[in-house]
Amino acid sequence: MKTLTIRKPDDWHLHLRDGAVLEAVLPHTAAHFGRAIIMPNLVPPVVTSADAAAYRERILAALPEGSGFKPLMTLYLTETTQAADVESGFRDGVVKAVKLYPAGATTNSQSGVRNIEAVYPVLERMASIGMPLCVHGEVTDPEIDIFDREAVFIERVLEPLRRRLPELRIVMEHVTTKEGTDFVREAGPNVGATITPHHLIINRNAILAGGIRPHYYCLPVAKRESHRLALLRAATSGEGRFFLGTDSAPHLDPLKECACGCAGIFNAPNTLACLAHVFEEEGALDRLEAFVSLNGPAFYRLPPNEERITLKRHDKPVEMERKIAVGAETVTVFDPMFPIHWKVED
Ligand SMILES: NC(=O)N[C@@H](CC(=O)O)C(=O)O
Ligand SMILES: [Zn+2]
Ligand SMILES: [Zn+2]
Repeated sequence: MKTLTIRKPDDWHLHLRDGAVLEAVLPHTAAHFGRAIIMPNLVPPVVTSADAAAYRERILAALPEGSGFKPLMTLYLTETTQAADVESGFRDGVVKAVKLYPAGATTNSQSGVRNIEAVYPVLERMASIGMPLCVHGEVTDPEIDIFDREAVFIERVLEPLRRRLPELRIVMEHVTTKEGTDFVREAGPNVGATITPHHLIINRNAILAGGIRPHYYCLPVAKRESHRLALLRAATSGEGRFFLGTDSAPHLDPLKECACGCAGIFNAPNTLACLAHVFEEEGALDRLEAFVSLNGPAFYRLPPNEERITLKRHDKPVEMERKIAVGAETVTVFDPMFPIHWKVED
């Protein structure tokens, strides 16, 4: 039986939500990950350092007993965000990054940014204190085809932002295109990207295979196969500026399985098992640790976790929970469409 022992991974892009959903999903992340960057797109959003500190307390209170999991908080950037509040949250160590949502680009992004000029004072402050900006990189222009929104965002927003503020540290979240991985490589040491497990596994066909498959719908939407292959090359290359951000994004099943289903894929329970499978198929198991446990902390200027986890490859496929319960409701777990043989040992 094959085993792989690596430093404990971190998740650099995670949605935990709040209340009953938080309680139901958090144990799945806390079981495998040391830390996670917690996305701030609650309703209402986490906009001030005080909001972030309060949300952090709710997360800590929902942790299983004895868990050492550490939530790393982010602030939701709005056109009225105050640079002084951002800086004080960062200096207190509570807030690790600020998240830029173009208004209307994704789930709960209505309070996001319409005019990037309005947030330059905050971005300049962040650049001067070395605080990372996490970016949902899609334009919202309805004229732009949904499959082109990331590539056009790079041209219209990211390239100009890079040129104007080269010292700003930027994470291109859930990169989904070859244009995205090319941009990150060319942009130099201040730009990194998270990659999700699902974008390494599915292409856009999965969403429409024999019918509409809402559990494969997320934003940015999965692209064609050539883009998936570009992501796979980036993730398995060992290159330091690509790291795991699961974008695990739970929505209750009735909110996905309906006429206008929410965007988001819930993958926290099987992320590491899926990634071990993918890296093994690529002959890159020796680079899994860089992707899930080393590159992210290096970019965020944090030490890697000291703890280790062991993944075991079982000869027979491992049974996985297909849905988790949230009260009387359920949330469906990402189905990679291949049998899973890997399992994180307890
Ligand atoms: N990825 C998604 O499809 N959804 C995320 C928002 C986001 O990360 O864009 C969510 O909060 O549900
Ligand atoms: Zn996003
Ligand atoms: Zn997300």
